[in-house]
Amino acid sequence: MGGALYDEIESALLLGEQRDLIGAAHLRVVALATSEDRLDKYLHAALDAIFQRGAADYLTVAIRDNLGQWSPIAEAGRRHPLPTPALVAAVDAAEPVLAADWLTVALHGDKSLSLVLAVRSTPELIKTLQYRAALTAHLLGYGVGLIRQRVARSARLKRLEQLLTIIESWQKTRDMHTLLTEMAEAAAELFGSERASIFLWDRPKKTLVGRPALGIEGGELRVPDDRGVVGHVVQTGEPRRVDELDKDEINRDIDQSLAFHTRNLLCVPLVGRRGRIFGAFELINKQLGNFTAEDQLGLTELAAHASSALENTQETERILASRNRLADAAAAAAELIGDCPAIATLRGTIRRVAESNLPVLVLGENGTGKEVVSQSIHFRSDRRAQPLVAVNCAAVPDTLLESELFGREKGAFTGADETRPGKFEMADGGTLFLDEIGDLSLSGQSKLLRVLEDQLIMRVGGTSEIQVDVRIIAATNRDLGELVREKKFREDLFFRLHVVTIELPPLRERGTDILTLANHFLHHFSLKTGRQTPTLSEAAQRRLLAHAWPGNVRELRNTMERVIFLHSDEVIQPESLQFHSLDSHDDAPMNLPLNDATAEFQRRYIQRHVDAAQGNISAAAEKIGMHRSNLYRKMKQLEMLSDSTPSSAGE
Ligand SMILES: Nc1ncnc2c1ncn2[C@@H]1O[C@H](COP(=O)(O)OP(=O)(O)OP(=O)(O)O)[C@@H](O)[C@H]1O
Repeated sequence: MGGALYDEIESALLLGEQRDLIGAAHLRVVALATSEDRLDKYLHAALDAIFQRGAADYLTVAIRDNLGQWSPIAEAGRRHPLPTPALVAAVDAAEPVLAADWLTVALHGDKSLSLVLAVRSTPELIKTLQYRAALTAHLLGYGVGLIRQRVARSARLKRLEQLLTIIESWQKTRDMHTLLTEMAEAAAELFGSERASIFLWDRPKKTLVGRPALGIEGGELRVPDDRGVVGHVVQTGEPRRVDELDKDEINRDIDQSLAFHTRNLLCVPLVGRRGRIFGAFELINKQLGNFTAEDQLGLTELAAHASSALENTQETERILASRNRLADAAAAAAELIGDCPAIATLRGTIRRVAESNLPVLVLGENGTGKEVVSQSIHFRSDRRAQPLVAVNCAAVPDTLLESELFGREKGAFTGADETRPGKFEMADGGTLFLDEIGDLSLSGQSKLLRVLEDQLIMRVGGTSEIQVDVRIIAATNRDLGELVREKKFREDLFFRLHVVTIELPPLRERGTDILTLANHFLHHFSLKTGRQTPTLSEAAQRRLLAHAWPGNVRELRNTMERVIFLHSDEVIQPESLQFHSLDSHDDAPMNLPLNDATAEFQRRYIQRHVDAAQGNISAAAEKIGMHRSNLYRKMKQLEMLSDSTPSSAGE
């Protein structure tokens, strides 16, 4: 636009229509406006150019401030006091105003500023300058408009850039409090206001909750939803701009509670995805002047992005809350049952280890609860709302293990017809439980070492590394030290994993925990089947304590499950306990003192003979080398016969 007028004037000059010095000065006035961004500098240079070629002895462009005071923004020639009445008169006049030796004429380039050109000369000359003064004011006004537009455009661009950066960071913020604070700070800076607040509408309580609220305990301000500007905005959905002139609308209760004085404010609604108003965004006290229509547009735009970020965060918080509830339930389910000293110490270790991010190695025989320990650690850690992924390294064929763990790219090997993420990527942010770690191949081990060191993985067939954030809990029932000696397990990985080691004792070494666990499982399966939990007779308890539990807690769990599903007695007798582990009969009952162990041995010995004779006591007695009645007495003494068993049982 500036260019077009410039061309117009230039061609007019070339055509000779205005080939005078004033014309050249005017050309310069417009030319300057295309390169200068500061209004005062521009006006100064422009007035200088005109002054040198004109008949005036003083030229100035005066500006009126918010309080109605006039002051020169630029001037040329010998300074004179400003003719204030003539300046005021010029503001609304269409023509130059002539007052003694002054000519005043408004610059109409930008309506938001009151600018007036004042020209002073001798009373005789001044009359002849009217046309030139009007043209000069017109061109200066045009130049001012041009500069203001350009500056506003670049400010808008800058604002847009800032806006994009801010919005991008909002999308990553998961926590509501942080998000609200970030939004308020960003808005206050962007619009040059002293404060900014976001009000969320608690409809059922007819309350607006403002955050952040500086100077208020907990940083939260609660106001009724039908009062003040904010109340009006949420009720009507219309933005409001309030300046010094209409202060009555300002809710002074808020000012009082914040020990703050609101001069002016701008407030726009926060509108949700389905058009529902859920709050308001408010700016308070513009540092320079009042909030403009452009500020209102800008804040409306910002509020739209804020709304979507707030809604996302609210949604995320809801999901997180429900995930946390699930994690609580999972943590309760992963409770390590038992009171023996080893298990009690272990529970403390788990709590401490859960707080750290260290890799953990869990050692123990099969079925001792290694997986329970890994769950217990995960669901007590900060990662509890993120996934816990378990892999049994021994159950995956060696050739597939790496692609299972680290993922694979399409075409990495025959049959890899699609790109697939591995367990590490699935567990990102959470925990990966690597069961039977001793079965990991050597190349898998070196990759695992990389993850532990740099948290970097590479998919099979991939070319770039992927950053992951995964906590490793590894478990094995094998002797890793032995595997290291045999060069089947990397020593460096062993030491990396060995930092925190949790060793689970076998069940046979946990004393009466066997009974605690047995009762726990009885209760658990009774609940499942909807029956009363049975109790264990003393003889059954002894039997459980005497058993060697080669299958550990898993075996105990299975045994109790069978009891509940196969027997409906309220009191469980030893006969109902069938141990399915292969070598249980031959193991010494190590949990018992010698006398009890001897009795237990006798019980097992007799029971096996009775079983072999299919319950025929006479036949069994014969095999054992005892009289039938002596065997009965012995069995009674050993509490092998429940009260309901007839003395002639099996005959
Ligand atoms: N202390 C415990 N409290 C409650 N339940 C337990 C406990 N220890 C083990 N269990 C239960 O016993 C079963 C076996 O436990 P888990 O799978 O954790 O053992 P593991 O050592 O990982 O076995 P494996 O080495 O065979 O993988 C599970 O059903 C588990 O719930």
